[in-house]
Amino acid sequence: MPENKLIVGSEEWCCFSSLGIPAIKARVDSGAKTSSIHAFNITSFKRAGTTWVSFEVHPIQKDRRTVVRCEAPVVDRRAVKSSSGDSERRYVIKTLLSIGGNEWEIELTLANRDSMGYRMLLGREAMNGRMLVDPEARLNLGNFSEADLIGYYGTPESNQSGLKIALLASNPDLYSNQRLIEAGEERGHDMTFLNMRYCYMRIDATNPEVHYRGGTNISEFDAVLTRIKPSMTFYGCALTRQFESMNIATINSSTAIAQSRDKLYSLQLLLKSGIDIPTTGFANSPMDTSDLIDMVGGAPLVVKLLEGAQGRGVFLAETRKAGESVINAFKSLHANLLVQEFVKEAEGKDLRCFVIDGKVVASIERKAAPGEFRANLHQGGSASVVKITPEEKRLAIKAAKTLGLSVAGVDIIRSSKGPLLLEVNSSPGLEGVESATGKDIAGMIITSVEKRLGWRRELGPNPDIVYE
Ligand SMILES: Nc1ncnc2c1ncn2[C@@H]1O[C@H](COP(=O)(O)OP(=O)(O)OP(=O)(O)O)[C@@H](O)[C@H]1O
Ligand SMILES: [Mg+2]
Ligand SMILES: [Mg+2]
Repeated sequence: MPENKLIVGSEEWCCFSSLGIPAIKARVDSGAKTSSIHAFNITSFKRAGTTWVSFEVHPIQKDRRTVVRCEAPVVDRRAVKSSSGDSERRYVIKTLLSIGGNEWEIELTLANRDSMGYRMLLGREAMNGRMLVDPEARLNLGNFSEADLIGYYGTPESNQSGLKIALLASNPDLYSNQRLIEAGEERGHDMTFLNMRYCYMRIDATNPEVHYRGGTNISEFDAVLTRIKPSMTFYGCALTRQFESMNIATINSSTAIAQSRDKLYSLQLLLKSGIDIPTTGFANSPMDTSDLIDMVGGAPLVVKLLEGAQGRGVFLAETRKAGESVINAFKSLHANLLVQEFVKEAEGKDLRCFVIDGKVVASIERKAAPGEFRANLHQGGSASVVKITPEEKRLAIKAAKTLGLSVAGVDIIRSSKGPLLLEVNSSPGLEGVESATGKDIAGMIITSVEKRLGWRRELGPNPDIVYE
């Protein structure tokens, strides 16, 4: 038995003095190769020619108000398989670990989730040659009391309180909604999920209010994040407008959501600002079907219901005959539709560019399932990270700006004539883009709210701490 090795239990306290973290409890996990720490608000930057990363950590379990901002040089960006099987690119840093009176340098990946409720995992690479695990034991190397932790980090209550942010949506279990709540809480905000169906309002010039099921007045928010599903557009926009009339910041604005939800109107607005789209026709009378098809260059052509989403209202008519029947069938149901030139050369692929405050923060390429031309993830499409051209970037930014959306999912199709705009979504889903890119898009949306309200967190390690 090597006498110079530390015997550790299943969980131990670690100290990272160069990160400003005097105490963080790690799950000892020899099944994991590398060690990881749960980090958020991650941004990379250059310092003296090298790449650094700045990130935040909640050092204490189950406490999201205590935050430490850390900086470290980046040693790598590595693809990591997440539990869902998707691969994510994560930053890797090197930092000095102090544990049980010993110190050595270890690699830490910045993970975007905590693992089994622990803020960090100590993997076998960090333990090699230095530690032995006694799985029956825990806190073999000592423990910190609550008072010790308060001495290091202050009380959760003494830490600056956040904004009051509402998420106005329909389904609290959706990935995107869960992530927004999580990202807001991580940054210390008070997050409330509002089911828009349970909201009702008093339309009043001097004292407008919104009430919630049971009669509670819910007019006290700093900001409202809106995630409106297509079938709730009308009521969702009315509620958003009501919050706006109460001087509450909204993401996105009611006007922007309303106009982007109207496919035809938004295409007209986009064309007016010089954005190219596939040739598109729109008509109301069944008499004109044939000429309508000629207008977009004949078959094959795409037919879209104006009130569709996730690819459900989009059809490909391979022949003129098929096109005529689809169009006439929809017209007899009095559905509004548009017809569009089929961009065959895109080969079932399209780009989803995620725009926040006039910047493309992430882009993915979506590829349709075999035998399918719609690239929507809900239609079985798959997503991968893609590098977009400067022209595509400009197009995405301009489209979001034209429709007045501060958060937008801009869909672009690559045609032989160059990139063409397909549509702009005001409540773009986060799951596909976050899992393909590993980026904390929900966090970026919260940061955008903070910026809009001029809110800044006071951060930094406690200057009185002496690291031992
Ligand atoms: N003119 C076209 N030519 C070729 N493919 C197209 C065309 N229009 C749409 N598609 C494919 O069909 C998919 C769905 O179309 P579109 O984005 O217009 O509809 P949607 O139902 O609003 O989808 P979303 O869920 O993005 O709101 C696109 O992502 C693209 O892959
Ligand atoms: Mg859409
Ligand atoms: Mg789309």
